[in-house]
Amino acid sequence: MTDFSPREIVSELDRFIVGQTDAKRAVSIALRNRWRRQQLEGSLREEVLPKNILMIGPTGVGKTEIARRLAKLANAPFLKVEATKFTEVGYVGRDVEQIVRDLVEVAIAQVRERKRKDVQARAQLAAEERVLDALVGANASSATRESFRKKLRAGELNDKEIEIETQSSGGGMPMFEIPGMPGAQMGAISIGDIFGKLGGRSKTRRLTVESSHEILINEESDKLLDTEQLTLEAISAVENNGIVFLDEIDKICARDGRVGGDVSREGVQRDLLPLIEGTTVSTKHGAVKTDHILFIASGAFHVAKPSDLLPELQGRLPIRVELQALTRDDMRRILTEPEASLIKQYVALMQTEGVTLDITDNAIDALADVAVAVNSTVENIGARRLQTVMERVLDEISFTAPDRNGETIRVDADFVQKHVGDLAKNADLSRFIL
Ligand SMILES: Nc1ncnc2c1ncn2[C@@H]1O[C@H](COP(=O)(O)OP(=O)(O)OP(=O)(O)O)[C@@H](O)[C@H]1O
Repeated sequence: MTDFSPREIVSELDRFIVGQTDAKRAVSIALRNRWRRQQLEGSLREEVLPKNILMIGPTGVGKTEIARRLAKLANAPFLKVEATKFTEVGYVGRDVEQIVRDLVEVAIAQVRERKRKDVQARAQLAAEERVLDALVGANASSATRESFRKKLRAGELNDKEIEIETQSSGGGMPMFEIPGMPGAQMGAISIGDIFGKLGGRSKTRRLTVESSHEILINEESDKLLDTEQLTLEAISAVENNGIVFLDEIDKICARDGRVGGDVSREGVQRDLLPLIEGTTVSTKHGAVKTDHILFIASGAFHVAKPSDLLPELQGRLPIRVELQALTRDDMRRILTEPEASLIKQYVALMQTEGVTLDITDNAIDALADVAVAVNSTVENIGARRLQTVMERVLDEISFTAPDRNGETIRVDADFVQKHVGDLAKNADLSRFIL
């Protein structure tokens, strides 16, 4: 949970996402409201429900990115699901509860990662003992052991091979789901757990000292972690902090009921409703209340309109924000401004080969122009177009970079034109390539 003010949250999001101020504002208020709720005492705290958000806007303009960055900022368990997934053949009503189960798994991984850091020092020592056991045997004299310890710490034994016994993670029993009985896979997992506990899941591996390091530290930290406490914390994180991003919600608007083998779209909305209104879902880690999970639904709403959603669902998504289609200037900014912008990524990647990319301002103009042109002639896929265009422009450099160590390559408007200009003008060709 972060105690950033809405203004601070927006400016954090500004580091990664260009424009879309309304959406940033809406999510920042939603996040702050969670913090406010946590400050409340007693029964009032239970009464305050999140104001879920409906993001409306074309594809590739930053909807998912805003939600994802928000979750990262808040250290919140986050899950993105396509609503249309539940209309596919083979899905039945209760499957939507899988969303919550998956979110719990995300939270457990997150909490484990955080807690591993707390026990890292102790885990490090325990891991060292295991490496020493493998190197000199458990019965070696303490003098030998200490001399090896010294060498180990100095990194002199990094390349030496050792044999260690590791727990194979999760492998054991395959998970399966019984058609028509979504909850049934839980049984399979617990059988797997039981077999796991009976032993027989560890295996001996041959590794260098260096590569065994991370595996051993993770294993030793997991031994030090209190799994029960970890699960409780993860469930609490989901219940109070969880964020679910429901993409393509417009595609489950009721139009024609049952199509082929699809579960009716309205049916999916009805299934989703209890989750959003607040229900208790049983997971293999325990019951999870969904009342305070924040749902951010999103869709382009080209054909269906938000008013085509079930009235109850509309009521549960009270905050509406529209995201704008990206202009040429936005494209330009997306290429350069965000902290890990595409340009910065490519420059850094080429640097690893000893090649310096000098991308001029007019090259960036040209890239933005091409992206806008192809978006308008072929299909508007928003900022995602920049990736295909960039990849094409830098294709040759990417391929030959290892042979050009030490060179500085200048990429200007002419360079961009030469590599994609003709393609961009030819709609048929760009359909396949850009
Ligand atoms: N406004 C923006 N600023 C920076 N990057 C952006 C912006 N819009 C999109 N992008 C980049 O484009 C890619 C696609 O964006 P995103 O996943 O957010 O699309 P979306 O709007 O959720 O579309 P969809 O509904 O199809 O998933 C991401 O890699 C994202 O970083």
